[in-house]
Amino acid sequence: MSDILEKIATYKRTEVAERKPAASLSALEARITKVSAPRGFQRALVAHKQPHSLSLIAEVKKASPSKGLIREDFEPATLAAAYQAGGASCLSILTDAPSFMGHESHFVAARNAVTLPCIRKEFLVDVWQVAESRSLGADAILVIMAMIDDALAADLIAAAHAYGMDALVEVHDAPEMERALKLASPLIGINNRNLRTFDVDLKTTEDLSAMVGPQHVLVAESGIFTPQDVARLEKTGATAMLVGESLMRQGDVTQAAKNLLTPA
Ligand SMILES: O=P(O)(O)OC[C@@H](O)[C@@H](O)c1c[nH]c2ccccc12
Repeated sequence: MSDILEKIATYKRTEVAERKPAASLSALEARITKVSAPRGFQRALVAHKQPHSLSLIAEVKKASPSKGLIREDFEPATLAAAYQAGGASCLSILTDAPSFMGHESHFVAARNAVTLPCIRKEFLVDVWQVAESRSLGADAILVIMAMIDDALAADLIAAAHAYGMDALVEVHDAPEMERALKLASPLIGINNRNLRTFDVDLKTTEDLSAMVGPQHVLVAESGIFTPQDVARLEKTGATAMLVGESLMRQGDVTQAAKNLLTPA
């Protein structure tokens, strides 16, 4: 595991251990009955795919370990509504505080401001977090293969599916892709960011996409800035793209999303 993932996994386990006593599984399940049903994350991505473009998962992200503070004026509900107006098919909202300045309240505020399906962008190291995610209203969860073993990945996916959520299984190299393809989720994300060097290279999606058949739904993640980037990724057979920084750095994120979605 890379140093950064090691560090995140360690504090995440501590966080979960501290939170669990305050919210038992039955307490979470009681909350789950009060949130609206899962909105069909994968379904929206597939339904909105246009011939010369990719469906957009627009990310609500204030900061990151590699870039520091990305956006000063940060109101999750306002950004979420602006992304929806700009044509996003789904949203991704960071809830990790130590590395991304995220928060659970950002997720809840963003999802309540839109009708789009929303993925909770969080580092999952315990199945309990899947119930927690659904109790916040999550429509999908992220399963990061670089951080966990196959058994935990399978458990997270099974729990997500049991709650009617989708699981985006994230890989960034060929061994992780091989592991991911044995799991029960059809939704695979290829992260163009190298988690050791933080370098981004769209070639990662081009290379790894060749391992994926038509029974999977592919999402290209990270480092996507221009309609030319989108055109390049569309050729890999990807259905969707996950974009954060390039949108968050622009004042008008509605226009930014529209520009990115306009074929080159
Ligand atoms: O800001 P970018 O380069 O457009 O990337 C978005 C998204 O892919 C990135 O935030 C991300 C991909 N996988 C993650 C896992 C955890 C936290 C963040 C991420």
